Amino acid sequence: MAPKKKAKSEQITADEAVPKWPPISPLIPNSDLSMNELLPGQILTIPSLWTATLCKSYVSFLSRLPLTTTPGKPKKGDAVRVNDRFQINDPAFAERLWHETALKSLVSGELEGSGPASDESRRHDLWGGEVIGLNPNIRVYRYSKGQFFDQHYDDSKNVTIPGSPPIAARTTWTLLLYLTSPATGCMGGETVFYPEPAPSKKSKKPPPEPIVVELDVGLALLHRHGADCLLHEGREVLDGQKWVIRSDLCVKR
Ligand SMILES: O=C(O)CCC(=O)C(=O)O
Ligand SMILES: [Fe+2]
Repeated sequence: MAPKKKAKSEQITADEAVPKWPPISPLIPNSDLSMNELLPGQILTIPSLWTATLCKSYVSFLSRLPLTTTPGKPKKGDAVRVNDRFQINDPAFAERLWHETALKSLVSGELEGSGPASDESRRHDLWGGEVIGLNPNIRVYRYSKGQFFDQHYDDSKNVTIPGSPPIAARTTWTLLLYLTSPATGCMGGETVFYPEPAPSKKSKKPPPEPIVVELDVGLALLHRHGADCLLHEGREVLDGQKWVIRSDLCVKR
């Protein structure tokens, strides 16, 4: 279980110099996509949310952004994260990522492939409230050989989705969109989750096996965060480059 922390608030307005993101195309038709449950209520995947062509054009675009290398020494309580990163508050891009891909339809249970979100009675519990979109705080990570993200928990944050009126929201799930994989020469870099052992002290069962999510071009990974976040890490990249776009699912607060 993640350590208890007070929800932190994030900046709400769009940053001035937002990137001129390329079009989010080509995409596979929404009806051909599905959301799979890797660990019930905790880890979900959507293979091919983005096509390989789209991922490739984004990697070349993102390579021209001013990424900064994280300092070796993290702030107190933060995980060691060794990668290059670009972060921007861009509500318009978050909105496009939500509406122009199958994300909104899958999360809202509108598609045949919506998996665990198909069940209306389950949806509220699954997402931790009424989902309204993605966190405008967009993060881009590039991990080169030797870089990694050490074991940590992701916090839930309070955010405000701009609009009229603005909507007070809270993040409940992390979204990671992988743009590279072994198919593009990136080895290692898997995201690994460590499920907790059963609470009973008498249990003689061995601890649950870690869940390893292999990189896959265009795959979106969603995992529950905040108080019920699983301990997880981004394994060291052994060769090539790992590129990830990160945001979060937001519910009404
Ligand atoms: O890059 C990864 O595989 C993990 C990233 C992550 O854990 C995070 O952004 O909080
Ligand atoms: Fe994380």
